[in-house]
Amino acid sequence: MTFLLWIKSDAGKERFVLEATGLEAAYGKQKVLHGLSLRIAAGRLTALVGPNGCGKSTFLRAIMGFVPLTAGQVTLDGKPLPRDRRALARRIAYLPQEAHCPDYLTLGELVELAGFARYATFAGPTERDRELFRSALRTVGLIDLAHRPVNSLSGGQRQRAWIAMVLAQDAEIILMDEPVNHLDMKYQYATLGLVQRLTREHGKTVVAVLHDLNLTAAFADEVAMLADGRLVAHGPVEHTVTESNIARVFDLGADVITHAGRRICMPHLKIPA
Ligand SMILES: Nc1ncnc2c1ncn2[C@@H]1O[C@H](COP(=O)(O)OP(=O)(O)OP(=O)(O)O)[C@@H](O)[C@H]1O
Repeated sequence: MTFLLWIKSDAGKERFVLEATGLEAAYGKQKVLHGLSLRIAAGRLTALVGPNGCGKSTFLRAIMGFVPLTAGQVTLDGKPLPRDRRALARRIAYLPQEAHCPDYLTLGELVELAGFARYATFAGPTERDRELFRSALRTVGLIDLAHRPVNSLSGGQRQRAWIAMVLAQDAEIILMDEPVNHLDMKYQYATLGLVQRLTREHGKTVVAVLHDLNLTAAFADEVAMLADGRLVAHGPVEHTVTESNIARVFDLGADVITHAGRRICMPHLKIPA
């Protein structure tokens, strides 16, 4: 009996794969993160939302070690993050808000770069890697454009190319900074649907910066709301995407209704005097 109870309680226990504790970071004299603490649940899609300039990108960059911390720490499975970039890339894939690549690089070559952390020294991609690249391109609907230079693609196609690169990296944790920027409505839903499947069917952990609260409510398991470099609310959609939080975080009046089981936010339209 005790044994069965033990199994049950352990199975219900949440695993926090990434933990940020008391993060402080600054650009020169401008302090941007003010003691931000956030635990990221494994196998979930956590949406990071908040007003422009509140520190969402800085938080992701701080996790990747691109922004030095003046206080606090980030742990991965309870241990400090690997210092070695290849070791880090095997665990965490990161898609920045604005990604750039050299003019000559084709889409196929871009996606191949994603495997670098897995290749043995002086070795190229294996057949499994190549299948992963093709599958990533098929997933984002760009397999027929693999020969095209990335910089010849439209804004939305390019965004999907970067998403394919992140998928091809095959890391267990994926950090995405505004992944559905530039995408038309179909690909916004398709991309976040895909991200949701990655978490539910493949156990990936995803943290995505999103601006659209309706997309957030449709796809996120957890929502972390930031304001002024601090965590203001964190939890499932029904506890976070609320009229009072929208007012508090975005300084915006809105009605939040439930339609066909989904939360929908309708900001109040103010007619300028
Ligand atoms: N490289 C940088 N050098 C100096 N200041 C920066 C730099 N990057 C960001 N900042 C500043 O830090 C603050 C937080 O920026 P950050 O990009 O983290 O915000 P964000 O929440 O991601 O915003 P957005 O929603 O507009 O993308 C902003 O005031 C921004 O101007």
